[in-house]
Amino acid sequence: MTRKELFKNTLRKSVHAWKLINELPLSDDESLMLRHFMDQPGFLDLHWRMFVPAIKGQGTEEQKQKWLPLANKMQIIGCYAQTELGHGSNVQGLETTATFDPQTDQFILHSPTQTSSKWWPGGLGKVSTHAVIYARLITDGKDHGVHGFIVQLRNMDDHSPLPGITIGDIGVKFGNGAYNSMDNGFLMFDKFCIPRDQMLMRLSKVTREGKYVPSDVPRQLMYGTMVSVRQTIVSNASIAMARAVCIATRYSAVRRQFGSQNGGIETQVIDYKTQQNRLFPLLASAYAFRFVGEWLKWLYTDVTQRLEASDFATLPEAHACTAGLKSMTTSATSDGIEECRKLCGGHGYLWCSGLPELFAVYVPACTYEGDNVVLQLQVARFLMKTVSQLGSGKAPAGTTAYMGRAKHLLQCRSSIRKAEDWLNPAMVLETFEARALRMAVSCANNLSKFENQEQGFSELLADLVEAAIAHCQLIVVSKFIVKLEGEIKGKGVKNQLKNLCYIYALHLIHKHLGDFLSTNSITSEQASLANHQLRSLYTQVRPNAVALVDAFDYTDHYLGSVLGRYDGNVYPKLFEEALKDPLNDTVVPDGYHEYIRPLIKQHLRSARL
Ligand SMILES: CCCCCCCCCC/C=C\CCC/C=C/C(=O)SCCNC(=O)CCNC(=O)[C@H](O)C(C)(C)COP(=O)(O)OP(=O)(O)OC[C@H]1O[C@@H](n2cnc3c(N)ncnc32)[C@H](O)[C@@H]1OP(=O)(O)O
Ligand SMILES: Cc1cc2nc3c(=O)[nH]c(=O)nc-3n(C[C@H](O)[C@H](O)[C@H](O)COP(=O)(O)OP(=O)(O)OC[C@H]3O[C@@H](n4cnc5c(N)ncnc54)[C@H](O)[C@@H]3O)c2cc1C
Repeated sequence: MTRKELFKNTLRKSVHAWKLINELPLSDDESLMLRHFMDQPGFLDLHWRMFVPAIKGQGTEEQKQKWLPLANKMQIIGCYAQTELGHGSNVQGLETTATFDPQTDQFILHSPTQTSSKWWPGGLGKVSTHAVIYARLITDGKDHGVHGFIVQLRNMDDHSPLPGITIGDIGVKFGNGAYNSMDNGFLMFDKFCIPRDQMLMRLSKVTREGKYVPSDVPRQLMYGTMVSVRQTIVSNASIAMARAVCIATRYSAVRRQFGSQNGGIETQVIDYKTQQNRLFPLLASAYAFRFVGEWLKWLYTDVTQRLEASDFATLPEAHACTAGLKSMTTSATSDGIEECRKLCGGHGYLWCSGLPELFAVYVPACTYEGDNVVLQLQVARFLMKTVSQLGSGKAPAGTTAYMGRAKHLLQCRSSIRKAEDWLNPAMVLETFEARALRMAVSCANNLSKFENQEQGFSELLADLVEAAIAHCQLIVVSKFIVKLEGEIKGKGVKNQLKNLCYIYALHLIHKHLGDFLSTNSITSEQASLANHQLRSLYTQVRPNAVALVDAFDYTDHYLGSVLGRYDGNVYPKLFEEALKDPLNDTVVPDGYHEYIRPLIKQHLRSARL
């Protein structure tokens, strides 16, 4: 499809999905499933996952009563317009202004510079009638920082932009189809007025007289919509990883290469230890991210209930966990999808493998809802704060509870003696805790050598990110272990999940061996025992690998991959796909007479000379 056709077709699908949701009707969970089967980014994502939650989280009761019924019936369509051309990560650096005019009781929205243009919001370019806009609030000449406003963008009769608004699509993005179904947009305000009651005023307010009443709750609640979406992105990482792994595993069982004895059948590539060493940790990650996603959903629900009761104590941890896990799982999934493409050899590069499109549509997850490095630095700040409070009498809780055992974890030596010890959950956990704590403490010690803490933080950014990643990996490993301790139906299933859990943990040790050795969390002998155990686990997973991806229950239609077909009938179907290509409509291609023939003729002429 051309960009226009793709965009229009996505509108068609979105509206059809919305119709089904209402007619059947579908529950919230079923509607989310439908979104996955629709399988294309579109305006519904932003309307439901950001616009509506932003009003719910930041609007007053009156604002919710006014706007939510309209949004819930989709009589208005909204998006989330925060990022600008000049600033995305640095939210406090946004430039759009919302200046209160006491004469008219309105805010004047203005884009003072080119860099202040809103740039990127999905659904903004062509579809949305409304947006939650983030702008600097100015009253009586004073800048109160960034706040949210509900703004009508387009005329409800003919969809034209309202006077004072310039709006459009930012252009083609990475990949052929991928995210191009979405109208990520730009927007500029030229002294555009909105009534005062369209500032989202649950947290802070502006009175009729123009007095600014700051929030008596943490201002970070304004970032609540991002926390909510980051949480859902973690479960989505599992879904995308599982999809790529399903394709690569099934194809690796079909594909044969080398190893023929006396003209016999060749070896299935899934039997090569190198293939297993690349593939099975990704299979394990798909399960691991699913379990940590379930736990994160619980954490998010818990913090939401606490916030409703004005208990803000766990907000920093919820922010650190959602930011860190969003970052870690999306980076691993993007890399994992690309690895799956390579695991499928040359055919993985074909569009009909399903992997190029999956990569193109997935990879921006490393950037949207917060650049992954910027988010890990938030985790690092949280860790540095926690380390600095050790010994102050305030016991670390939740995911940093292990830091409360700092004395032990800083000096303990791993008691792994034989390969099977690596199947002991307590020993594995302690290894990850020791590594994470020692990396965090090492950063804190290095930071303390700087007179200026912020300067020190800047200098140590790379180490801080590594420490944050170590902490996040510990969370994933520990939640996998907790899952295994709970009820899992079927002994066989539990054994398989145990194998995957240890593969997940041991491959991380292998991958980040430098961290584990340099922090003395393990010795080089224990590292080689881990590798030995890993190989044995691969052997145990091998006979069940296809069943473990079948368990994701993805239909062929959803996978969209010739290589990942359930029936394994890959080669005839590759031919079928190839023959469908428009280039094969004719035997002699268009352009032959114009370019190829004259070239060949010229060659023949010169050969004769
Ligand atoms: C085919 C299938 C496709 C897959 C389909 C899957 C669908 C998946 C769902 C997708 C849904 C929608 C699609 C995505 C659309 C994308 C939308 C966007 O990208 S919206 C824009 C997102 N923008 C960002 O994320 C910006 C990143 N930056 C920030 O969040 C902040 O600016 C930050 C955290 C970097 C720094 O904040 P700030 O500038 O305020 O710094 P401060 O120093 O002032 O921080 C103060 C203090 O606050 C703490 N803090 C920061 N954020 C939060 C928070 N969210 N909650 C709680 N606390 C927070 C910070 O740590 C500081 O704490 P302190 O104790 O003072 O150190
Ligand atoms: C597909 C897609 C959809 C999007 N949808 C929306 C939307 O609906 N609404 C919306 O408002 N926005 C949206 N965005 C914007 C998105 O949220 C931002 O692009 C994102 O937050 C990253 O910000 P940035 O572009 O400013 O990156 P930058 O911050 O400019 O990042 C560039 C580089 O600088 C590094 N960097 C930046 N700051 C630091 C630092 N302090 N320390 C170390 N390194 C640093 C980063 O790691 C990165 O390598 C979307 C983006 C994409 C790609």
